Amino acid sequence: MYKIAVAGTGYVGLVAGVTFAEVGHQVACVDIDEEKVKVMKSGVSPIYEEGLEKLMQKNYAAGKLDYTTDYKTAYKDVDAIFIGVGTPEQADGSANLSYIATVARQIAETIENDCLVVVKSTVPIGTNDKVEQFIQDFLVHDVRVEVASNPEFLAQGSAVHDTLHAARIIIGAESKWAEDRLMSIYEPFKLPIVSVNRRSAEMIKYASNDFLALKISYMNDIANLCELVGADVQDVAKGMSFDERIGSKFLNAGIGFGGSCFPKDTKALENLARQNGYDLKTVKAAIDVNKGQKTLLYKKASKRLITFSGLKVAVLGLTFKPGTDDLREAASLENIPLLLEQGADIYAFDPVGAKNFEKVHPEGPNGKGTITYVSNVEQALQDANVCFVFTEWEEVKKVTPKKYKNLMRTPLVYDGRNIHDVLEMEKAGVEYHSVGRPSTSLAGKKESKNHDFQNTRY
Ligand SMILES: NC(=O)c1ccc[n+]([C@@H]2O[C@H](COP(=O)([O-])OP(=O)(O)OC[C@H]3O[C@@H](n4cnc5c(N)ncnc54)[C@H](O)[C@@H]3O)[C@@H](O)[C@H]2O)c1
Ligand SMILES: O=c1ccn([C@@H]2O[C@H](COP(=O)(O)OP(=O)(O)O[C@H]3O[C@H](CO)[C@@H](O)[C@H](O)[C@H]3O)[C@@H](O)[C@H]2O)c(=O)[nH]1
Repeated sequence: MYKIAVAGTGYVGLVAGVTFAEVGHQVACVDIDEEKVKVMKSGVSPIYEEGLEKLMQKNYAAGKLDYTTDYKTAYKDVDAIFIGVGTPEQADGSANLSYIATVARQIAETIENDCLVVVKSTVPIGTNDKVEQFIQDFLVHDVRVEVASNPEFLAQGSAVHDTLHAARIIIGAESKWAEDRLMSIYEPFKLPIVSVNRRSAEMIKYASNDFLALKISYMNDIANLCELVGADVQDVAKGMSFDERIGSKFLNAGIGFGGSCFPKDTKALENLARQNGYDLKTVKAAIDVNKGQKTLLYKKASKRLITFSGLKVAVLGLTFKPGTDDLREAASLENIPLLLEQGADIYAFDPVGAKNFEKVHPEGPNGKGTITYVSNVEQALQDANVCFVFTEWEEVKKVTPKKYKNLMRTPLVYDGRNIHDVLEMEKAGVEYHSVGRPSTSLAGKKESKNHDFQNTRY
């Protein structure tokens, strides 16, 4: 059992802290946000993540987990401090490392024991060399301190599961002491560990995220071409997925990738390459394709309709993906202001994201348009002139073609996540637009007996 402190209780820090406690360590989770700490102490998770609240309550009650703003007490005599604070995007695309620097300074001024500092946050290659030097420069007590890199790969919406069943733990250490300590902290997880040097560990995180982003942008590029030449990108993805070298995941075309990671991590690596005099063309292309993809359906709908002014627009899904209440870089954030600007009356449904959306968009810009948050898809669709699907929540996937047809004033649907069957929608009399899947007449598609095949997402 190790005594551990975790700096930052966002998606990464909180889930790390809670799962460390779950496997037997003694954990103090530190955050600067007093309100958050109060909420966590009361047994409530500040973020929506399946299974997290239960583990928080269990380990807090067992005395293995605590929350505090008092970093001095929390860091003073622990074996390891994990840093999980944000590294958000700056105007030029580079990562903002000021939160990391603040924690590093706090650690240097506080620790009274030999301590391993472990950076879980996503940081540009070489950052942890500087963090170690920075801590040593400001160190108050004569103790051994080293910095290791341990990037995090959890996805939001499945954060607890991803942590307890991670495909691999990446350890980037520069000494045997640091490597051994980190390995034995992770020993109870019984997961594959890949131990490399610190800079390689930092690069593994960016290279992995950017590869996945590239995969999505590639499929979106192919989808846009599919539409022009009468092919169906979902069938194309299905056909590709049988090749084990390609795999079946992250081939879903749609209105682009959002979230707190892919958009910023593609830009940060591209920026780092540029600073090193290298033109990272593939990642640049992924960023570029994604930019165009986000408002693709809005642009299509704008061409199809004279105006959105005075139209009832149903919006299904606000978050950047299902399973989370996070809105960072969500397609809704780009499209809804455009619709409001045009004077649309939006009825938005999202099972968990509406509250957060309301905080950032209390009303339409310049008093144009309106936005009403409703508690089910039926309320959003009732008498709507047009519907946009931005997030593939289960509740949205379950909407039948008949429901669109019967509830909407004019059954015109723009599906940014390709969740419905083209043929079924058209048969029900819905005018259905998705991404990379032309209408059945254009594709010349015959009714397929194998509907499971068509509905499977890859
Ligand atoms: N969100 C993800 O799914 C995910 C997955 C893998 C990696 N990452 C990376 O992990 C890092 C954190 O991401 P996140 O989404 O968890 O961030 P977040 O914004 O959700 O949480 C960061 C937390 O740190 C706190 N904080 C700021 N300064 C602090 C300080 N001095 N001491 C203690 N707490 C402080 C903030 O109050 C906040 O609660 C980023 O680098 C991100 O790229 C995120
Ligand atoms: O085939 C696909 C898969 C995903 N997406 C979109 O891509 C974005 C990101 O999705 P996902 O990767 O599932 O969510 P994140 O929680 O952002 O997780 C990513 O970013 C994290 C932060 O770095 C990493 O730890 C994870 O491994 C990595 O999957 C979302 O907008 C999805 O809609 C697609 O458009 N098509």
